[in-house]
Amino acid sequence: MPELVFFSGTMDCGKSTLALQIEHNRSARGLTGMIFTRNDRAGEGKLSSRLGLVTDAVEVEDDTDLYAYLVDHLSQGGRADYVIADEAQFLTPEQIDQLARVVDDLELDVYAFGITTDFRSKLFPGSQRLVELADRVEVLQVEALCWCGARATHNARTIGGVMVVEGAQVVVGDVNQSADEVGYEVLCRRHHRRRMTAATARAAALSPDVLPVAPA
Ligand SMILES: Nc1ncnc2c1ncn2[C@@H]1O[C@H](COP(=O)(O)OP(=O)(O)O)[C@@H](O)[C@H]1O
Ligand SMILES: Cc1cn([C@H]2C[C@H](O)[C@@H](COP(=O)(O)O)O2)c(=O)[nH]c1=O
Repeated sequence: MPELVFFSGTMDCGKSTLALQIEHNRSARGLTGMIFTRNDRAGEGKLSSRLGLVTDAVEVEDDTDLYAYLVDHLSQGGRADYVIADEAQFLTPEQIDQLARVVDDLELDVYAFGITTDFRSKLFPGSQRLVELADRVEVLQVEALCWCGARATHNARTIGGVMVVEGAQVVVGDVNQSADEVGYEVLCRRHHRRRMTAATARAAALSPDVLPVAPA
């Protein structure tokens, strides 16, 4: 049975790499994938991984109907044996419904990859719909780590290494940005709640103890 699978995880945990591996393994066996993406850091119409691999993809816009796009493609003699959707958190809930219809009506496997929550630890609308509709939600096995060594479960947005909690939900960016740039850092829940990034933890460790000393 074809499936809608949501591969989720934090930023930088290998989602795009896995998408490219799935594409590679299937195309090596003569299958043809339809690859969708939105707002990849490598630019429009690209699916890229930090390992340096990149492939062409169809750039999805707000008004793209993914089901209609595939029906058009197939009816014009194009081929699609499976579908990959990277950066799926940026898809609209309607587009996730269209992907579910691709599975059910066109009988194609759909592999969607994305982060579940934003920098405020709120669900992206597209990811919420994927959790609601997917046949399976798979958490990636290669865990990204918080600076403290614990498994990273949350995405922080940073400016100059300091975590921010205000701003637009969508700001394309990367981890390990240099100071003053808007960037991202993956953290465990404890340090996300305390807004402690690697930079602020380092600064706190270097500063003198300012806590009042309780009388004996
Ligand atoms: N120089 C490197 N050597 C080995 N692995 C790397 C290197 N740079 C990145 N990676 C791996 O690539 C992962 C990020 O892959 P990517 O597919 O870009 O992540 P995602 O799509 O989840 O943001 C990192 O978690 C790490 O495992
Ligand atoms: C947390 C968060 C992330 N983003 C953006 C930043 C990146 O461009 C992508 C995630 O890409 P990755 O391949 O998973 O690293 O999402 C955002 O727009 N808003 C956020 O809150």
